[in-house]
Amino acid sequence: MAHSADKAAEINIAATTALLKVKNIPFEDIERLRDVLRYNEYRYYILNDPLIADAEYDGLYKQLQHLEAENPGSITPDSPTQRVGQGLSKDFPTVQHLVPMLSLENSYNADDLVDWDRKARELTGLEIMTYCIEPKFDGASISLIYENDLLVRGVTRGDGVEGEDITTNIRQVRSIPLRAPFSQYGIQQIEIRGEIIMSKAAFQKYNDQQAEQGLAALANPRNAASGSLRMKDPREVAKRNLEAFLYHVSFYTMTDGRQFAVDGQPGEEPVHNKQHLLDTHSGTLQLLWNCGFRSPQKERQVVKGIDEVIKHVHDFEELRDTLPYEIDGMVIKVNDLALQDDMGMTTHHPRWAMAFKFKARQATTVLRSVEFQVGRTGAVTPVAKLDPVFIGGVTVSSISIHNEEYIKEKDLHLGDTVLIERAGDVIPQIVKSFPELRPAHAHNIHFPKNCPVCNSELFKEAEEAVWRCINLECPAQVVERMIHFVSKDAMDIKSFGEANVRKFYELGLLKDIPGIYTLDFDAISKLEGFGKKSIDNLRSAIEASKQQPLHRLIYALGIRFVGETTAKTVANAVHELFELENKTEEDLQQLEDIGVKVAQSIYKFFHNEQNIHLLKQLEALGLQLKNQKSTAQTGKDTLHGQTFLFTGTLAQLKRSDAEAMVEANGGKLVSGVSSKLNFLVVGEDAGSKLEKAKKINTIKIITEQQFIDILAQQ
Ligand SMILES: NC(=O)c1ccc[n+]([C@@H]2O[C@H](COP(=O)([O-])OP(=O)(O)OC[C@H]3O[C@@H](n4cnc5c(N)ncnc54)[C@H](O)[C@@H]3O)[C@@H](O)[C@H]2O)c1
Ligand SMILES: [Zn+2]
Repeated sequence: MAHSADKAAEINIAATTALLKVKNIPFEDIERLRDVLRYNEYRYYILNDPLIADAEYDGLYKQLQHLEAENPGSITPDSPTQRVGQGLSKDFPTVQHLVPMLSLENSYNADDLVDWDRKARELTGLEIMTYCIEPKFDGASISLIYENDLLVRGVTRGDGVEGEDITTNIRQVRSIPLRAPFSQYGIQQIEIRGEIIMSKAAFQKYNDQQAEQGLAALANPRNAASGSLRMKDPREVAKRNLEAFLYHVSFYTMTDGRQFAVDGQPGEEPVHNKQHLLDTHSGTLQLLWNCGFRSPQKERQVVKGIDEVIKHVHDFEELRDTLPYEIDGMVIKVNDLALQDDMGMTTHHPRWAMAFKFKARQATTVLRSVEFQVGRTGAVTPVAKLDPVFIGGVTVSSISIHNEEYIKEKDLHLGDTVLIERAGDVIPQIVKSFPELRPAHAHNIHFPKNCPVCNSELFKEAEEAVWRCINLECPAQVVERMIHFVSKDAMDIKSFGEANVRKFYELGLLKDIPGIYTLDFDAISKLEGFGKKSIDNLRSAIEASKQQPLHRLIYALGIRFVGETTAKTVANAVHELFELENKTEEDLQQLEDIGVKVAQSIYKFFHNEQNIHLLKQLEALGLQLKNQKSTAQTGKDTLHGQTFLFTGTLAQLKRSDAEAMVEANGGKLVSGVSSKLNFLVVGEDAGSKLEKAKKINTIKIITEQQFIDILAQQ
C-alpha cells in the first residue's frame, strides 16, 4: 500500500515539476494540469506540507483559468476553478455550512481592479461604487456559530459546502469570545466568519521549537495556523497562541424568528436586505467589534471609486512589514449589503469582493553550488549560489547559509530545490529544502577543512558554530579588515571604499592598515579612473581621518565583539589608547555593558604583540590616540556614573549630538534597556524601549527638554 502511494506521489511530483517549466501549457495537457493542481491542493490543505510556493501554484491556476476561458466547453464541475480548493481530512467530523463558504477572486495589479470595478458598475447600474477595504489576513478561514450568545460551533472552510468541526480547538483561541452579547441586537443565532492567524512572533517561536526537535520548518504562518487548528490535542492548540480576525456575517436569526441570509445560495434569486439589522459591510464589522470580536477596525477603510481603492492598497502595502501578523494582500468589498446580494456569487467566489494580492515573497529555485567566503575575523561563511529568481521586487541569486549546523538543519544538498523568502528589506533566507525533489545523486555540501583563500587549517571553538581561519596574515582577512577600517561607521575615509581597497591590494599598492596612510599616490595616479581631483579627495579624506575620535579608531580595529557602543565605552574609560594595555579583564568588566566575553576579547587584543606593533605604527603615522572628550580634559564630569539611552525621534537635537553631549559630560551610553540604565530620553514615536523601561522602576524616563535642562543646570 505504502509503496503504491509513494509511487503516486512520485508521479505527481514529477508532473508538477514538469508543468512548472512550461510557459504556455497546451490545451491537450489540461487534465494533467487539473490533476497537478488537485495534488498540490491536497498537499497544501490536507497534509499542510506544500511542495511549491504559493506564487507558483497561482501561476498554474491562472494557466488553467486561461485555458478554460478559451475553451468554455471543456469546464468540468470538478475543475479546481469551479470549487473551493480545500478538501476534508478524516480527523474531524464533517458538518454542512449554513451558507456556502467560498474563496475570493484574485487580482495582481491596478488594471485587474479597474476591470472588476467596471463589471461591478455594469451589474449594479451605479456610476460610482463605495468599497470597504481591509487586509487579507494570511491564515485559515473559519466559520463560527453563536446561539443565545454562546459559541456552539467552529468549522473549517473545507470544500466550501462542508467543513471540519473543530469546535474544541477553536475554543482555545483566546481572541474568540465563548460568549458574545448578540442578544442585545435581538440576534438569537448567527454564523460569522473570519481568519485564524498566527502572529509573526508566534510563528518564529513555533519554527524555533520545530528546529530544536529536529523537525522541519513550516513554510509560513498560514501553514502553521491551519496545521495548529487541526491538531488532535486541544491543549497543544492552546500553546500555539493562535489569534482570530472576524470579518463577515453570513446568516442570522432574530429572536422574533426572522431569518436573514446575508449571502444567498449561488444562483438563487437575491433576497433584499432592506429591513435587515445590517445594511453595510463596515457596519457589520462594527457590530462584530461591539460584540467583543477582533474585526478590522483601524485596518479598514471605506472609499468611493476604484482610484481611491488603488491608492489605498498601494499605501497599505508599504505598512506590510510593520504589522505583527502576515497579510498577503487586501480585500475590497462592495460596502452596501443589498448590492452584494444583487451581484451574487459563482461557485468559487462572491462577485462583490476582490482580493488584491501583494508582491509574492516566496519562490522556489535550485541551489547550484556553494562558495566559502572568509570574513575579517576569519569566519568562513558558506554562500549558496542559486538559479536567479525574482521575489519581493528583486532578483536573488545568492544567499548566505551561515554555517555547517544550518546546512544540516535545513537539509541542504547541491542540486536541491529550495524555498526562499524575502520579506521587505530583510535579507533573503532559505525557508526549507524539498527532499522529494532531490536528484538521485545529489551531493552533500562539504565544508572545507582548510581556508579557501590561504589554505591554512580551519578551527572551530567549542560551543561555536563557525569555522575560522586563524592565520592573521590570510589575504581574505587582511582585505576585509581594511575594508572595515575605512568604512563609514569606522574611520569613515570617504571615497576609499571596498572597491579601492580590493584594487590597491591586488596591485600590491596596499598590504595592511598602516599602508592606508603611506599610499603611493604617484602610482595611483597612473591607474585608470584616478584623475587629479579624485586623488586630492582621497588624500584629504585619509589625512582628515587621522583626527577621528578615539572610539572610531577602536571600532575600526575590528576587535571581536566590540561594536560601536562598546567602542565608545572603552574609549571613554581612558585618556589615551595605550592605557588599555594595563587594564585587566576585571577592570574591563567594570565598564557599562561589558561582559566576560567582550572583556576577554579586548584583553587579548591589547596583549598581542602584533596588535601593539600596529598601534605604534599608527601613532607614528600621526593618528590621534588620545581621548579628546575625556572627562579629565574637559573638566566636565557632571553626569559621571549616569547612563543614558535615547529612543524615538528627537525634535531639537540630532541623536548623535545628544549622545556626544552625554559623553562630553562624563555620562555613559548603553545600548539596551536594563537595570543598568539610569535615564531613558524619549523622543517622538518611541516604541518598545519605552514600554520595557516603564517596567523597571529605577529608570528615569525623561523628555528631550528635560535632558537639555539637566545639561543646562551644570
Ligand atoms: N503552494 C501550494 O501548493 C498551494 C496549493 C493550494 C493553494 N495555495 C494558496 O492558497 C491560495 C488559495 O487559497 P484560498 O482559496 O484560500 O484563497 P485565498 O487565500 O487566496 O483567498 C481566500 C481566502 O482569503 C481569506 N481572507 C483573509 N482575509 C479576508 C478578508 N478580510 N475577507 C475575506 N476573506 C479573507 C479567507 O479565508 C478566504 O477564504 C492560493 O492563492 C495559493 O497561493 C497554495
Ligand atoms: Zn585564510
